[in-house]
Amino acid sequence: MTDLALPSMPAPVSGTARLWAVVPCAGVGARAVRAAPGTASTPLPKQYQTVAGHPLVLHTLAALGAVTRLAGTLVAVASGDRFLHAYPQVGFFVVDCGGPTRAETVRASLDALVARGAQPTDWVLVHDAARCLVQPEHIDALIDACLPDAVGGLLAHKLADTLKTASDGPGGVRVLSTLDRSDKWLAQTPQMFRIGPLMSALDRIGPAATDEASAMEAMGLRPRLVPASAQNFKVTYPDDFGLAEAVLAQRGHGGTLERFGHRPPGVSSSTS
Ligand SMILES: Nc1ccn([C@@H]2O[C@H](COP(=O)(O)OP(=O)(O)OP(=O)(O)O)[C@@H](O)[C@H]2O)c(=O)n1
Ligand SMILES: C[C@](O)(CO)[C@H](O)COP(=O)(O)O
Repeated sequence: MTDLALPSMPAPVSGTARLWAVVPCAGVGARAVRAAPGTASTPLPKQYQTVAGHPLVLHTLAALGAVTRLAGTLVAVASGDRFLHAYPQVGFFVVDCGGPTRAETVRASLDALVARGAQPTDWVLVHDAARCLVQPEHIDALIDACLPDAVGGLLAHKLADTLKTASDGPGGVRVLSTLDRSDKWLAQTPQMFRIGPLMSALDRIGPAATDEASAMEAMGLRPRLVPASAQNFKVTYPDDFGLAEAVLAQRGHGGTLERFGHRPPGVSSSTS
C-alpha cells in the first residue's frame, strides 16, 4: 500500500471529534461504458475520464477541498493505480486499499484512516468519486445536521417520479405495480457517521452493502436524511458524462480546479 502526498495529520483538539472524508475511487465503471457489441475495450475508469476539461474525480475533490471543517481526505484507489500521483500537490492523500466491492473499499479506508491517527469517535464523510457535482454548501448542511445527531446521516433527494415495480418476460419488461412514493428518497453521498460504529456496521452487514446508511440501518439505527439536489447524481451511465459537463459549464466550473495545477488542454497557465 502506498501513500501519495500524505500530509501531517492535524492533532485532535482535546475532546473534539474531527471530520474526515473518504472517497471510494476504486471502481471500474462498467455501466459507464458504451461498448460496441463484440468489442473488448478497457477504457479509463469513469472517475478519470475528462469532464469539463478535468478528470472527473478532481471536480469531486475540489468540492471536498472547499469544506474547511474537514481535517483530511483519503482517496481509496485500486491496487497499483497511480493516476492521481500526477497531482501530488493537492490537499488529499491516496491509498491503494480498493477492494472488490465499494463496501470493502470503504471498510479498508477506515482502517487506513485509523492507522494514520483518526479516532473511532471521529466522524467520516464517505463520498463517491463518481458524484462530481456535489456542492460544498450541501456538504456543510450535512455536517451541520449530523454533528448534533446520535446516529449520523446522508444527503438524499426525494423521489420526483411515479415508482413502478416490473418484471421481464416474453412480452418485454412490464409493470407489476405502482408504489406509494411519498416516503421514498434516493440515497446520495456524502454519508456521515462515526468511524467506530461504521466499522462495526460494515463488518456486520458484509461486502454487498451498497451504502454506509444501510449498514447502520442493519444495526437498528435510523440515519438522518438531509435534502440535497438532483444535481448530486452519480455518474453511472454513458449519458451521465454529458449531463455532468452541462451542469459544470452552467456553474462556470474550472476555476476551483486551477489550484490542482491542472488545466484543460490548450489553456495556458496565465489564464483561468
Ligand atoms: N470496488 C469498488 C467499487 C466502487 N467503488 C467506488 O464507489 C463509487 C460508487 O460506485 P459505482 O458508481 O457503482 O462505481 P463502479 O463500481 O465503478 O461502477 P459499475 O458498477 O458501473 O462498474 C465510485 O466512485 C467507485 O469508484 C470503489 O471504490 N470500489
Ligand atoms: C452509495 C450510493 O452512491 C448511494 O446512492 C450507491 O448506493 C452506490 O451504489 P452502486 O451500486 O455502487 O452504484
